[in-house]
Amino acid sequence: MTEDIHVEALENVLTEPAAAFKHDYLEIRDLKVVFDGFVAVDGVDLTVTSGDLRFLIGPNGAGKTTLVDAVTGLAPAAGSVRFGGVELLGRSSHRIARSGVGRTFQTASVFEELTVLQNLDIAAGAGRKLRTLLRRRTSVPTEVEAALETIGLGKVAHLPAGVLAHGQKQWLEIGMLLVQNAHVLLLDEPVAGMSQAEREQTGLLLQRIGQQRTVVVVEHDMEFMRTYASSVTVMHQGKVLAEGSVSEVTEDERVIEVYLGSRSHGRGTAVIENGETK
Ligand SMILES: Nc1ncnc2c1ncn2[C@@H]1O[C@H](COP(=O)(O)OP(=O)(O)OP(=O)(O)O)[C@@H](O)[C@H]1O
Repeated sequence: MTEDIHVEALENVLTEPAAAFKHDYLEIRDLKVVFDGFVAVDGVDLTVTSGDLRFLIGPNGAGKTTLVDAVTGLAPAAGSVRFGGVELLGRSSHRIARSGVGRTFQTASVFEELTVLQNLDIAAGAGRKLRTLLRRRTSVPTEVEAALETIGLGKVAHLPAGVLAHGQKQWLEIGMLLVQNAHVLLLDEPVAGMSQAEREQTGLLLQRIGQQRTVVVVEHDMEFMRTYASSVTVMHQGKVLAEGSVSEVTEDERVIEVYLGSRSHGRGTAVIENGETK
């Protein structure tokens, strides 16, 4: 009987590639970032598995972006950041990106004069010559085609990225991470400045991507967080203040006191009525 169960589990892993990624998780231990004596990230432990759409929230200056910078090699840090068992701290940002860890910034950083397709092609084509990348293609590589479909920009593939709507630029950036084969995506305020319709599309996109990849979303939009997060980590003054499901953290008195009860979280107001956080 026991043997039968093991065989079945093994078959599931072999036939379902997504299952294999479950073992690739982001593991942050005792992360510390100090700027000229100021401790911006102070001994953070964080574990995020694939299939878990994790939101990282907290007041301004809590250390959220600095944590993402440290994980992606843009801020000097002490401690440990491992993905798939590989230590990332101490590696250059390029090597970290090649290890499958990608991020977006608060302001989209796509090549505005190049088409959507060219942007994706460049992201996918590390190692190819620039002239080859810019040449109009007769066929679209499979991974680029798949990313175009996932981010829903197939119809505008040949338009310059500069003419895209704000939301579409963010989706293009996410697509660029997908074609780079990023298995960990760290997204810094992806829905800032988006319309309600764009927010909804972004939420659904993140849920789709999050099924097979490890996604961490830094956000101030609490309405967006409530709708799409599968788990939440709250940072305050460089430390993890609370962690759990959306209801666990939104009902946590400490979180209400330092963040949700205040107005320091931008859009998606968290008004407290009858002791309930809305
Ligand atoms: N390069 C730097 N040099 C010095 N201090 C910095 C640097 N980068 C960030 N800080 C400080 O570290 C603290 C954490 O900043 P960080 O941007 O990580 O916060 P945050 O939680 O992302 O805030 P926000 O929600 O406003 O983006 C802040 O006090 C900030 O001023």
